[in-house]
Amino acid sequence: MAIILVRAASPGLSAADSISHQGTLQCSTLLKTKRPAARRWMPCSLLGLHPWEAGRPSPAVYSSLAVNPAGEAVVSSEQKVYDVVLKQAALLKRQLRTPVLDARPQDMDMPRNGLKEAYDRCGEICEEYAKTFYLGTMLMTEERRRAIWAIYVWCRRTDELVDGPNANYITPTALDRWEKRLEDLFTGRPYDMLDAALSDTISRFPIDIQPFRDMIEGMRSDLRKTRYNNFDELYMYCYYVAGTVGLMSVPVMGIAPESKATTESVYSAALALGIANQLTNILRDVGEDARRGRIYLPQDELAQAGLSDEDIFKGVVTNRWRNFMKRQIKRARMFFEEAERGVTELSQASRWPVWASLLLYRQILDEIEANDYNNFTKRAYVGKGKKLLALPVAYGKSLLLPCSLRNGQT
Ligand SMILES: CC(C)=CCC/C(C)=C/CC/C(C)=C/CC/C(C)=C/[C@@H]1[C@@H](COP(=O)(O)OP(=O)(O)O)[C@]1(C)CC/C=C(\C)CC/C=C(\C)CCC=C(C)C
Ligand SMILES: [Mn+2]
Repeated sequence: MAIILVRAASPGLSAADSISHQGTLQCSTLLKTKRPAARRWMPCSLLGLHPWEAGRPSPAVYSSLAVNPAGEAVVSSEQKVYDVVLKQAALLKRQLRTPVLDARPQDMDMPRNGLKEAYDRCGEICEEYAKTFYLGTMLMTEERRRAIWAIYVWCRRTDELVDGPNANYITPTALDRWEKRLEDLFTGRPYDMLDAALSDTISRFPIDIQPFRDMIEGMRSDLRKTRYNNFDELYMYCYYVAGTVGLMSVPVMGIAPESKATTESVYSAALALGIANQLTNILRDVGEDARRGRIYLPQDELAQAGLSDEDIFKGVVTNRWRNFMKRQIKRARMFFEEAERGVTELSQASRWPVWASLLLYRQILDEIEANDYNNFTKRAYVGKGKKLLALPVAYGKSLLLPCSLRNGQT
């Protein structure tokens, strides 16, 4: 039975969100989930390439090496990220996590309601900061809901370090300290009750530390990088800050026992959902990000469209801008399509919330179109009515047989 020590106050959200009292939490032992050996699965989208832009190949077929203008072999971001996906899938299949860092014996108990209070606080933060995700989690089982809340809060605090009120004071050293805290909570030594909820979550689900480390790397990137030369660079950033969320979430969402999908393919779909969400987020926030001096859109694609940073700072919707945005939206939708094939492979109890989250976030793209691509001064959002309408649609989709069964693929 692992016990964890709760220590000092913590950065991130408001001071009220961190507690300074000492305390420990009782953690249950790691739950083991059994599933049949993964069988061969070719996702529908992998049966035929759907090229976009410069003909993006699907992971299973792209060459692992590309060549840069200087003729040097370079490994694409997609290949680097796919290697992470393969590792995460292998860990989940073996139900192992990377060796736990030097776990130390803990010597205190925290009242059981301390853990409940910790998770409840996570739920309040999730509800306050992300109503769409919170709505999705309300469709989950209690244990999964709490686990996603704990993951959400850690992700939000991590994002707030570079996007929040104290962002101007954050330094790479502070991010290093945040990573050290992450290692501590992964070894059952959280600093506050919000970390303690995640500590408890990783003791219940086979979640690996790597995606969390990579999200912190994404925040380091935000500290030093305000332009992206091409989609390869942007893809890596989207992996860091959002694809990682997908990888964190799969062990909690669970894969349906009847699924014939390979674990790798489900992780690829989770990654795709994160990438799709982040691309959508970037397209939604063009004006807002530009006012903070950040342009995430690939510089080479802007130039090919006859556009420049100045056009973005000017914020005038021209036909060049409309055509550029149409291609960007098309690419984001292709990542949503890739994600859709994986949602059907999740455990039944997780499909509805993930479908709901996917449909709602994707609708932001529709709203950008409805705004005539004015994402400079208009923030696209999905109204309450459309949000509620998406729920029964998501529920209907959650009843579909897993794609791997429908295609009779083995
Ligand atoms: C029900 C459900 C999908 C829950 C996931 C909730 C969760 C853990 C979200 C974490 C989000 C977060 C705060 C990440 C930190 C970095 C960041 C801000 C990422 C951007 C999110 C949107 O934030 P927001 O809209 O608040 O943007 P602003 O900060 O206001 O600009 C991102 C766009 C990334 C979000 C990524 C996901 C939600 C990926 C979820 C993927 C899965 C759950 C995998 C599902 C499995 C399969 C097989 C498809
Ligand atoms: Mn944003």
